[in-house]
Amino acid sequence: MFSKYDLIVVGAGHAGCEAAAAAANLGSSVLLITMNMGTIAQMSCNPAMGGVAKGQIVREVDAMGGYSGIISDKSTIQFRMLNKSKGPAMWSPRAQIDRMRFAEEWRLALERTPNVDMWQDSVIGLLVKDNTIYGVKTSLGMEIESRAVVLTNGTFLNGVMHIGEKKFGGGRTAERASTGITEQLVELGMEAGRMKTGTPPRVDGRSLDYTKMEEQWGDENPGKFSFTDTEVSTDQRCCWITYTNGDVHETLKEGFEKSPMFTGRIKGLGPRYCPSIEDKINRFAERDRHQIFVEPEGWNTCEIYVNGFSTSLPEDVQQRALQLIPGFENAKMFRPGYAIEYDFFPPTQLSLTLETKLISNLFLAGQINGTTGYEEAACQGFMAGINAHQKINDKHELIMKRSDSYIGVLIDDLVTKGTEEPYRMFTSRAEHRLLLRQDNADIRLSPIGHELGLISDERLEKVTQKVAAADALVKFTRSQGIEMADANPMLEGLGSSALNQNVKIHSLVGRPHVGLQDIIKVSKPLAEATKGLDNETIEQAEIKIKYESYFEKENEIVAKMLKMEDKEIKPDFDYNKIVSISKEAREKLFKIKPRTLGQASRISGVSPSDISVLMVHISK
Ligand SMILES: Cc1cc2nc3c(=O)[nH]c(=O)nc-3n(C[C@H](O)[C@H](O)[C@H](O)COP(=O)(O)OP(=O)(O)OC[C@H]3O[C@@H](n4cnc5c(N)ncnc54)[C@H](O)[C@@H]3O)c2cc1C
Ligand SMILES: NC(=O)c1ccc[n+]([C@@H]2O[C@H](COP(=O)([O-])OP(=O)(O)OC[C@H]3O[C@@H](n4cnc5c(N)ncnc54)[C@H](O)[C@@H]3O)[C@@H](O)[C@H]2O)c1
Repeated sequence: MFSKYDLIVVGAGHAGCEAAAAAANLGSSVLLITMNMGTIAQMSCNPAMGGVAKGQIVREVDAMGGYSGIISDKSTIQFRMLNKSKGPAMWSPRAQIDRMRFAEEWRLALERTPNVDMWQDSVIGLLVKDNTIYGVKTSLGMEIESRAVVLTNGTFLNGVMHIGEKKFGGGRTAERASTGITEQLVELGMEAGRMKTGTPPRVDGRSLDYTKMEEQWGDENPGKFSFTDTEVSTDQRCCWITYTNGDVHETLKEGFEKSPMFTGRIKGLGPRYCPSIEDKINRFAERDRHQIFVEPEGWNTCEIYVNGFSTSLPEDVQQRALQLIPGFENAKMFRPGYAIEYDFFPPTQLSLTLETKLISNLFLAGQINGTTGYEEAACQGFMAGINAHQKINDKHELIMKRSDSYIGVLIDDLVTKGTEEPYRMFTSRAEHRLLLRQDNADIRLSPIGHELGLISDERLEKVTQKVAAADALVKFTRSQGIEMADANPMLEGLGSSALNQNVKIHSLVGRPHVGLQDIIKVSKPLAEATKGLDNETIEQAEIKIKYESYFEKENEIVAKMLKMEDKEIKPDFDYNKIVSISKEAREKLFKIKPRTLGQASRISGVSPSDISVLMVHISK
């Protein structure tokens, strides 16, 4: 029934959709097999994309030709740039999303992508011969062949959901679990582990009293994720903030003895940074309240996501506790919160291309690698799709560096250090975060997407022009002065001290709280020079003026570091040849097979002295 495909992608979640699109856009014939075509790109939990460090990832995927940014823009119901009061390395775009529209837009985008076929079925096994994958087996009894496979099973592998003492198999609420794949991979020699995550209850917005909550609107001038010409949504929906209190906590505690977490029924480790409400009450006992974001699930639905109230306590306890939250007195629940345990594969079993070391042409991406989050999943899918295509066509692999992207940081962390708990991206994980900003993702990465063939000449040209225009503007501000009489009323309005002599615009922009847009309003020459420039170009120039010296220092550090980072180690390097490294280092080096000295230096158990010895040997 099926002819042989170049690539089969298993699972149409955030990872699977990006993997299928990327490989197909590069020219591979792709079959996307997913259990339920009605849940393509389903957001399992929070209807939101981006946020701290995650927003940067969405921008990076977009800059290289992925779809997540475009789809998010098309389904945004509220946009905020988080951390705007901090430096630009911390600015993080975050959008509240219309859950149903997001899924619909992804499906439409895949339907419009030539080379992507879709098939609704469950994959129950892999076709493997001589340690190479050549296809999959499905629950309808089919064997479908391909040259490579990307597995993106999310939370579905042997998934078990918990609500209080109730326990049932499933990959996500109202969806079946996936069996067979873990068992086969373990039999073939891979190691599997268990993790858990959870989600809050959804409630009927018609039963809430919003007058008792704080309104939270998005940005006055909202931005967007994609560097393409997607529209900025000017309309937006409001979110609200409310708080738990002592009574809520006491009520929740009544359910603790039936909690699957506290009674030890859940064994898998959950995300430390996104604890359930029962975890928060337990771990932060001194806090008498916790913040709850009340978030609409879309433009046209009354369904509300209760962000901050993730729980797996019995549903009646959830209901009683919810009704003690201000504004929720008459709350009706649509569905209870639950926890889910699932299998993952420790990602140290992968190479930096996300291909498994054990089975050739088998790639793993998304939550199956121990991560949590749509954005983390999407970027891995994108990279796995690209690398699968490159591999089967004997083209170069795409390995992102820690100094060029969050994607590079994420994959290097996973593959080199592994993870024992669900891995979530943070700005603090990126040592060069000053350079890895959301504003310059296009400048950093569009050339890579272009070289692959995912970014058009036109799009790259736009980026080149943006950089040139921003540089020209910076140069202009160095030579163009501003009169005290023009500047001082503006400075007073901004709470910045008055000038006592005329200065160059460049030095004025160097002040905190003073931006190019403020000066454009009072300087005719600057207004003239910026006529026709878009806001992003002006912002790029401003960021350069304010932070140039920091960026230069960081770039010097990167250049020095790259000398070591890029020293290549051959995949078949024999560590037994080196007698003077520790036994632990030797074992870990054999296991991880680092590709560079830099990667080797980040393996836990490999000490600086091991690295010095290794450096001598690989230079021989
Ligand atoms: C209850 C819960 C709460 C979560 N909370 C959040 C949150 O608030 N925010 C957040 O960022 N992340 C959250 N996560 C994690 C987030 O959903 C995942 O990180 C993200 O969706 C992972 O994307 P993925 O593509 O790896 O997998 P998924 O989105 O889970 O997609 C997997 C896909 O594979 C399909 N599939 C699985 N097995 C097979 C098979 N054998 N054959 C065919 N198809 C198969 C499934 O049908 C599904 O379409 C939560 C997850 C769950 C389940
Ligand atoms: N259940 C899980 O297993 C799991 C795992 C990881 C992440 N998550 C979820 O992923 C989501 C993303 O993670 P995150 O930590 O970046 O959270 P987030 O994006 O929801 O929040 C990041 C920051 O954004 C702000 N924010 C939150 N909600 C907002 C709203 N409605 N409007 C405006 N600003 C808001 C807050 O300042 C918050 O600190 C979270 O909602 C979390 O629940 C869940």
